Amino acid sequence: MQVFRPLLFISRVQRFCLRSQSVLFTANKFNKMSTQNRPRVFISRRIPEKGYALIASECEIISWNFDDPPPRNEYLSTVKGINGLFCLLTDKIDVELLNEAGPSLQVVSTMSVGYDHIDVMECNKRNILLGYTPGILTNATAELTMALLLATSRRLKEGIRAVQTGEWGTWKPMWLCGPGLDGATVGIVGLGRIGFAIAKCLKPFGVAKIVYSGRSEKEEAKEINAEYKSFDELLKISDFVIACCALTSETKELFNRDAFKKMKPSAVFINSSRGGIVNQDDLYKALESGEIGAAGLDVTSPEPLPVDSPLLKLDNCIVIPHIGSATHSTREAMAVLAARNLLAGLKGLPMPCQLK
Ligand SMILES: O=C(O)C(=O)CO
Repeated sequence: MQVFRPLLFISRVQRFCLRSQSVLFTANKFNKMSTQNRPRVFISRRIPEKGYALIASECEIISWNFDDPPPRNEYLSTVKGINGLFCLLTDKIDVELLNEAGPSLQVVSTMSVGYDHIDVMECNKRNILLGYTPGILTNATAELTMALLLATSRRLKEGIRAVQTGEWGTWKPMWLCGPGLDGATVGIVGLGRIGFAIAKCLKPFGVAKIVYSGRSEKEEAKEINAEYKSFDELLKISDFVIACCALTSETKELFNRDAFKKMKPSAVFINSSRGGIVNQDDLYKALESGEIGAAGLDVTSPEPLPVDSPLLKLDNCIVIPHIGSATHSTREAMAVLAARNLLAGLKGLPMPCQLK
């Protein structure tokens, strides 16, 4: 596997080297793998090796081999004339980028189940095939959601801090108590794959009732004894509200002042979907005023959440950095599936997971 850097990229990389020493040490990872007459593919980040190797076996690769994204202007100039794009959920695939890529672009494959970063209509208009990675990150995301729910309701942030600061005195009957899942009503907003997997994880904790809301009732909800409710009713009766819906124009800031007002004052709100479904100012006010009990967020808007965000100052809010799918095997499987989608699309074959 021959790796070289064309002059065009060396000059760009040199500009980065001036700005950041850590980039200097890794700058040679911004590379181009050339083989003649193969489809040209841009991989916009450092990805698990198995996914990269699959693409490398059939394509000419230009890759941005860093964990952080390329600056937008670099991204735009690099996609010119490519046939395939391997992107991440943080990459905005919009009209501007598609115009820069030009008519050669046949396939966009995202290493994510979410696709709110892609202008799907515009890709459809241009006959650009879209691949995504549903299914394989379901269990990892459900597992992390459970971890976040437990950490939030059982006040682990305050507990860990108390140990570290010496605030932990003697065992106190009334100290650091929180709501338990045993006997609770849990509301799942969006009973898709991930919502369903979370419901299954909840069962052994002795929850009394699982309710869900969404566009329509789901046949498979019977399997987990989950009851369909209107969104408002779910908010009213749930001790825990778990947001599992995709970000769409309908769900944008669905969790706002009105929604938080309808929840119980003791309610624990968990979001492992997308930050955009929450109005964060309203969430802060609801948490700060005691309108709801606590919140656990794996996703925020923007990401990363600025360190001066008032949410981070609250004891009753735990924020973690969008790590729902972050297990070794899941991330590898996502990269491999995204690579397979890309290769199939480039060959005009059915993709394992095409977004229609
Ligand atoms: O795949 C996605 O959409 C994610 O959010 C990864 O955790």
